[in-house]
Amino acid sequence: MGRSEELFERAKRVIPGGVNSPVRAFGSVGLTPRFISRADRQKIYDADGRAYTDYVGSWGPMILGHNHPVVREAVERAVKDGLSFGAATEHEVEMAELVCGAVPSVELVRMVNSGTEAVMSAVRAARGFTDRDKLVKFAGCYHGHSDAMLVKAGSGVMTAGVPDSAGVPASCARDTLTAAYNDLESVELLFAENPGRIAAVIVEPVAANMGVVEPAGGFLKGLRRLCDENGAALIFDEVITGFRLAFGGAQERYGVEADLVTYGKIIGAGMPVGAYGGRREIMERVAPVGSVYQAGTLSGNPVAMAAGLAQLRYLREHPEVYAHIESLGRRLRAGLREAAPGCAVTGAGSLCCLFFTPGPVVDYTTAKAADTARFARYFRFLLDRGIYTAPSQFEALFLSDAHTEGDVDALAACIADFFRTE
Ligand SMILES: Cc1ncc(COP(=O)(O)O)c(CN[C@@H](CN)CCC(=O)O)c1O
Repeated sequence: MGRSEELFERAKRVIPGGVNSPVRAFGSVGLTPRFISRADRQKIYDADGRAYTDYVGSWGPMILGHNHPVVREAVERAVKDGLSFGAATEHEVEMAELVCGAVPSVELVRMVNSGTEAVMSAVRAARGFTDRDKLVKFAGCYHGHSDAMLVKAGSGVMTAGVPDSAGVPASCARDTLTAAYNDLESVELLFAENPGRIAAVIVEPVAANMGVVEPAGGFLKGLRRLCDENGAALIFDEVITGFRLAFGGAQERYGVEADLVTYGKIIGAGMPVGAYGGRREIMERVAPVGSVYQAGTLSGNPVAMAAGLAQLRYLREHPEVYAHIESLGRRLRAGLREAAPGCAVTGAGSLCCLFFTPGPVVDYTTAKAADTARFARYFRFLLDRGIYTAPSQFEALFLSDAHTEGDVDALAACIADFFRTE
């Protein structure tokens, strides 16, 4: 028995499912999860010392690759001054100035500790500002695990095949209305059926939790129009796309401004950081200025801020990173289209997905048509050959600045080998 098997047996005795986040359990691919002991650049190393080229990147934060010296040295310097004070620090001011400087629509921003917390807080701010309760989300989009979001959610919820979660009161789920991604009519209908009652529409501007589904032309602009016409806030959940699709995220890439935006992952560079921000008139409703309460012991933690600031400053000063990961994404998608007959290849920038369905994949329904058993065989084939991709059809492949054209070509070649064996 290898170390991962040993550790997994021990873990299952003291942690639900042996993991601290369900997708890590490798449940849908029927394997023992690899326990990772260290990582560097585009490589991760499991507890048995095996090396893998990593296309998960901690689910998005590692846009510069693992263990980047700029980030590591910033953390090493910060910890020497203390881990947490429960008081305001200069790091938080610098982080807020950087985020507001990067995204014109963000006039005020608040740090929290996860994407879930960012979304939960942004939704509360929208409800407080509009004095409305209803919320529109899209089937297959995942916005963290707060009660209101666990309705037809993507990511691990979709992987488990249970579109909703137990433990969410019907009274709460009732206020969460679901529309179909890329289907503006489904949103128009909800507004027509709930006049004056919808506080916000929340969307992943590129959906990356049902696999990767790009917004159809006009979809995001259409949501902007519908929210303006109905007095609802448009929330972009950019926990994945923020600072990845461009330094200004999806708002810069697609030229659509949201009223509120949520961040996570990249802004923490691997440390627990989330953030929400947006229009001043909305964000000024947040305590202590306004009556929308939100707080956090470790919000704006100085060590986490140092990590995030180092990564974001590097991205701001090295735009060539975006050119590199954009080019790798195009190269990978072209390689996958050649390597994987009968599959749909999707993606945007450094996000890619290989759907085991001929496609096109445009929403939850078409994503769900994928052959997850064949996906599991594909995952195992790659893992056995030192390539670590997301252990679920309903996640994304993440590229980083540490990946090379050789890595991407090797991935496509390995996938071509898989299809030759099928
Ligand atoms: C668009 C979007 N919004 C919010 C979240 C929640 O963020 P966290 O609470 O996990 O930091 C996420 C979290 N993403 C998943 C991966 N698809 C996290 C991985 C996991 O759950 O273990 C997200 O993708």
